[in-house]
Amino acid sequence: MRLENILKEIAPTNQEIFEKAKERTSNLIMPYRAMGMLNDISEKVCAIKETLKPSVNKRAVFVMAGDHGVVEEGVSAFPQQVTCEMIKAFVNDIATITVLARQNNCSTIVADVGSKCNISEKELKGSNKFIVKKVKYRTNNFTKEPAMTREEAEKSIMTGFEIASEEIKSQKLDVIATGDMGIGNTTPSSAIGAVITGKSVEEMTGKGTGITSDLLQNKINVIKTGINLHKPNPDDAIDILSKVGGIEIGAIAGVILAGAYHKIPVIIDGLISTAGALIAYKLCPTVKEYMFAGHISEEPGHKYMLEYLGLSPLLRLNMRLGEGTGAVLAMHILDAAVKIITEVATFEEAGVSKSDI
Ligand SMILES: Cc1cc2ncn([C@H]3O[C@H](COP(=O)(O)O)[C@@H](O)[C@H]3O)c2cc1C
Ligand SMILES: O=C(O)c1cccnc1
Repeated sequence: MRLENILKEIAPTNQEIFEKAKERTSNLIMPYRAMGMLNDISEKVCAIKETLKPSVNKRAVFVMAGDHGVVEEGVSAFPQQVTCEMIKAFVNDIATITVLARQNNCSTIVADVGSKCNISEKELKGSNKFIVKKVKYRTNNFTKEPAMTREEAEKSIMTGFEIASEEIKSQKLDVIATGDMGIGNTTPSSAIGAVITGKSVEEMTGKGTGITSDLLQNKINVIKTGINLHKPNPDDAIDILSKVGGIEIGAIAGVILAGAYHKIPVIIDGLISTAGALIAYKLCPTVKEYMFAGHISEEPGHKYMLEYLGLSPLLRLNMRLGEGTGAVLAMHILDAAVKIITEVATFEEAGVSKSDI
C-alpha cells in the first residue's frame, strides 16, 4: 500500500452516531452532562466505532524504538545503549509501560524500527511481542546532515502503519495506544513541535531525562542549529520528519494513521508520541477525530502541541516518562466513559423526573 492511498481512505467519523450519542449522554440520569469530559469522550468513541455500544476491551500499546545521531551533541542525561537495554526490559515485562499495560488488560507490542541494537526477534523471546523492522540503524546527527532521507522518513511512517494494521486485524483490537523508546528523542520531538506550532525553540524544549540547566541551553542551541541548517518546510510533514525527526516518531505517526484507517480510537502519550501525532495530523487533519491525548507531560512543549491539535489531555499526573505510560493509564478513563454511556439509564428508561427549569 502507498502512503497517499492510505491518506485518501481515512474518513471522517460518523456524525449521525455522534449526534445520537450526544442525545443519550444529555439524557442520562444525572444533572445535564454532569460527567463532563467523560460524556464528550464517550460520544467521540461512539462516532469513531459507529455504534452506541462500543467495545474497548481489546487493546494494545505500540512501543516504537529508535536511536538518534544527535545524542553526540550531549542532549540527553543517559547513554545511548539504554535504548537497547530498555527494549529487553519491555519484552521481559519489567518496565513501567509493560506493568501498567498488564494491569490494564492491554498487550504490549515492542517494535525496533530504528535502534542501534542488533537484537533479532528469535534472540529476544519474552512475555511481550517483539518485532524488528529496521528502517535504519539510528538517524544521522541533524546538526550536520538531515536525520534521514525523504524515502526513509516515508518508510518509517509506512512501517508503523503496517505493524499496527497487522495487529489491529489479527488481534481484532478495539483501541490502541502509542509509545516510544529512544534516548535523545525529546530533541527531535521539540524540533518538530517548534517547526509545526511556530512556538520558539526555547518554549518547546525541556530537560527530557533530566539534564542540567547548562545542558538545556546546549539542547536549545542544537535544535536551533538543525532547524536553521535544513530549514524544514512547516507545511511538509515528510520534509520535517526527514530533516529533524526520528524513525520511531515517524513510526508513531504511522500507528496513528492505522488507527484512523481501521476506525478505532488512538490514545497518544507524551511529547514524543505527540510529535508523531503532529506529523500524522499534517499529513491528514482528519486523524484528529480518532485521537485522544492520554495525558499532559511535564515537558513544557507538550502543552503547545496539544493546543495546536486542539486536544484536551485526559490526565495530568506530572509524568515525564514516555513509553506509552500516560496513554495506557488513560484507558481507565476511556473504559469509564464507555461504561457510562452504555450502562447508565436515561430519564425515560428509569422513570426519573427531569429538571423543572
Ligand atoms: C531508563 C529510561 C527509561 C525510559 N523510558 C522512556 N524514556 C524516555 O526518555 C528518553 C527521552 O529523553 P531524552 O531526550 O532526555 O533522552 C526516551 O527514551 C523516552 O522514551 C526513558 C529514559 C530512560 C533513561
Ligand atoms: O513527555 C514524554 O513523553 C517524555 C518526557 C521526557 C522524557 N521522555 C518522555
